Amino acid sequence: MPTAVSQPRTLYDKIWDDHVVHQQEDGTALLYIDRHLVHEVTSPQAFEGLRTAGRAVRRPDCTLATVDHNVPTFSRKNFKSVTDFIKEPDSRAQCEALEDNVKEFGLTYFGMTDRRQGIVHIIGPEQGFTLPGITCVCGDSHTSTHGAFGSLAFGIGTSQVEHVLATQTLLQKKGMNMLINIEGTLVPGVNSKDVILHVIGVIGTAGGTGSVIEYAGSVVRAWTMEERMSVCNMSIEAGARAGMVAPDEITFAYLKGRPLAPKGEEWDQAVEYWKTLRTDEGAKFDIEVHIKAEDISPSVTWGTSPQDVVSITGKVPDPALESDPIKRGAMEHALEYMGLEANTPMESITVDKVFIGSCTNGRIGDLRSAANIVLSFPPGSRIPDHVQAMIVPGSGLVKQQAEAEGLDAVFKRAGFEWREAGCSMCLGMNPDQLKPKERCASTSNRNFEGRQGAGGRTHLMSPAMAAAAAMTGHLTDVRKHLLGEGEAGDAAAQKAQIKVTSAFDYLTDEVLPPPKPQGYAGAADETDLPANAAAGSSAIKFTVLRGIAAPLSIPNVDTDMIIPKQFLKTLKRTGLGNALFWTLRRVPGTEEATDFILNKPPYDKAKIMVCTGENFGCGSSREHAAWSLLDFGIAAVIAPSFGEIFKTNSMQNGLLPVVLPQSECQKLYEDATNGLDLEVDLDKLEVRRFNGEPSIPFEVEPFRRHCLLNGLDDIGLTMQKDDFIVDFEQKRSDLWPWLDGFGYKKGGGRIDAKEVKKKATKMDW
Ligand SMILES: CC(C)[C@H](C(=O)O)[C@@H](O)C(=O)O
Ligand code: SF4
Repeated sequence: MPTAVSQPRTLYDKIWDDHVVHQQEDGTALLYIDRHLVHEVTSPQAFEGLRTAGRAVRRPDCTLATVDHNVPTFSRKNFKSVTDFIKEPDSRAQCEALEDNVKEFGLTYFGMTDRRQGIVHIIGPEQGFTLPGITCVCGDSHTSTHGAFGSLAFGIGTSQVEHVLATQTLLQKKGMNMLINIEGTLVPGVNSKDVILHVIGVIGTAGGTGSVIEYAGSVVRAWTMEERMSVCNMSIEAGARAGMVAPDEITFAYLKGRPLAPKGEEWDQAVEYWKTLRTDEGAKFDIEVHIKAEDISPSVTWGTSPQDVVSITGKVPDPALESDPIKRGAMEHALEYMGLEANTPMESITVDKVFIGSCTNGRIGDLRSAANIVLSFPPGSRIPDHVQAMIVPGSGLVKQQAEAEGLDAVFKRAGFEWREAGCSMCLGMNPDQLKPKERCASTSNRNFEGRQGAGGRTHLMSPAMAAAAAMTGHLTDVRKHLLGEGEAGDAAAQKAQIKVTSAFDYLTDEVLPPPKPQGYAGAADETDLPANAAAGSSAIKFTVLRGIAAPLSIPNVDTDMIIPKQFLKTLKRTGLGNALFWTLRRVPGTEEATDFILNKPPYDKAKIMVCTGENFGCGSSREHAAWSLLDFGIAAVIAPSFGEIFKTNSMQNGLLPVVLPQSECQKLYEDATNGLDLEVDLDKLEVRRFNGEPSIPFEVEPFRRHCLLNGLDDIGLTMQKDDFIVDFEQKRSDLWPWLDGFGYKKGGGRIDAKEVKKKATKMDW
């Protein structure tokens, strides 16, 4: 709601203020959530929680579900049903479970025969489900993508998914305001992916920790919505909670006419409001970063963290020049994993595979820019025989649009594979995976070890750079392959008889066939969850924990490392202890135990983990990381800093993240290495040592500490605030009527929010 605050505010401040349902004295706020996207990986346990507690989905009109991570991307010509089509049993079970859940809870769902199916972060904006000024969440870290519209959009874990489904709210502490201002003119051949890689290279993967980033400056203002989305998407790789861009005429033009965007008078009313969503003159940011556009060249990663960025004209960095021993160790390890020698020119690195797609770069503009590079090669040019390259449109509608423009023909003629929509090789939860040691030029967002397949080696880059790598067989400076003056853009399109159609051609109701029946085949047996896992995991206590601590000195321990993708296909919260740090604990192929610390006594019985490296738990929102630590027996992790979503997920499950300065972590690391117990006391807020040294104090947010000490369940607490939520919903309907599911019903009728709450019925789009 508009408040009486008169001080200048940032865009983040404004959206935050407009969504506070209730605020506690310690600053913890109950935030209303306008839009909730759901996919098959992070939702089964949440739906099961609702089922067990007998709860409905509060706002089906604000919830949209699709399948993306597990779906195979080969032709669906012979698709009959998910059960028949998805061969891998666990992937199939997750997709079936979602189909089961959307029916049971009455949610709108884009299944595999629906052209609107695709990666959650592509379909939300495409449909106009994502709008300026909203709060938007999804059980997925790249929800930050939607911030490109001037919304507060962030990833959450499964417990929070359940919380939003049940209450349409979340308990949140406000973050810091961070400005990334990019001024100047980008060099031809440099696009928004290069910019965000460059930014992460500058500020690091923990640079945005605790902050919401606003991207501003002349470069950002000139970008299309798609370019803005690619940048906001990777805010999570910079450690930030969210990224955003103030909405402007480019935003409004993108949204106008989208199926779920407001219409008629409400469109005008919405635009009036949206125009107020900009940072006021004189508003203060906690952190400011200023980047000169001219400093950015086509960028590419060399290592296994998104911050391992170098210009394509550069060389693989030399660990010997790094003075910090933890960083040097990480660099040496990364080079060994990547099979690279220090000082190798980046352009001499050959590739085996090329992947163009993902929620970062699977949109129509990305495919056009890749096609333009293919067209810059002499007619008849093809990718070298040793390279396999695939184009995976981010949604069925992107695919349809690209085909209408003839882009598929450009790619296929040059030897690329043309696939169906899905997450594909971005994380290989489906058949698209790298083999060990295969090297991939990828337009995705994460280059973590094993991310695209066990032992696979990923180099992140823009779609144009990836297309150039495909055509040449090695990493190459895209500037060598740009079309000449007057040949770029439309001229290139003509050259290949590409018909660049309006982005809206493929969104009107007329071209959308009614969704076919989903061929639903019933729920899998595996949906049965143990009763203790289903009620939501937050009603778990933490008081004092004493035990063996496992020492670790790896920076940026990402959640892919804590638990790799193949273990995310579970429908349960339990039984994941064996999967913990799988890649480090098992020899690839034989699966024999390695000498990793958790395999060695006494650490195989560790109850605590001490990590001296920063940013523990960064990356994906998978709550499975917390579940696997707990299942192994570890209920407290001590580190200098944590990935934000991991931290929240941990607290929700009774796993305590303890933040201590690196010097203190180092002392505890030595205790752990000497086999000494540690004792973590949440009540007294101290870590006790058993070598005669004084205990070390730490801090935890008072509200979270209170919940953990008393075993309080977030959903239960929020349900007690129902009156506040009802009041908020009434005000919301009055002020922003288009958020109540306008356009969801055929004929434009509005769905009555109160009715929706009482009865879970499928919304008619
Ligand atoms: C599966 C999901 C939890 C995960 C995420 O949160 O990012 C995935 O999308 C990823 O990219 O690793
Ligand atoms: S990052 Fe990759 S796996 Fe995650 S949502 Fe995006 S495309 Fe899917």
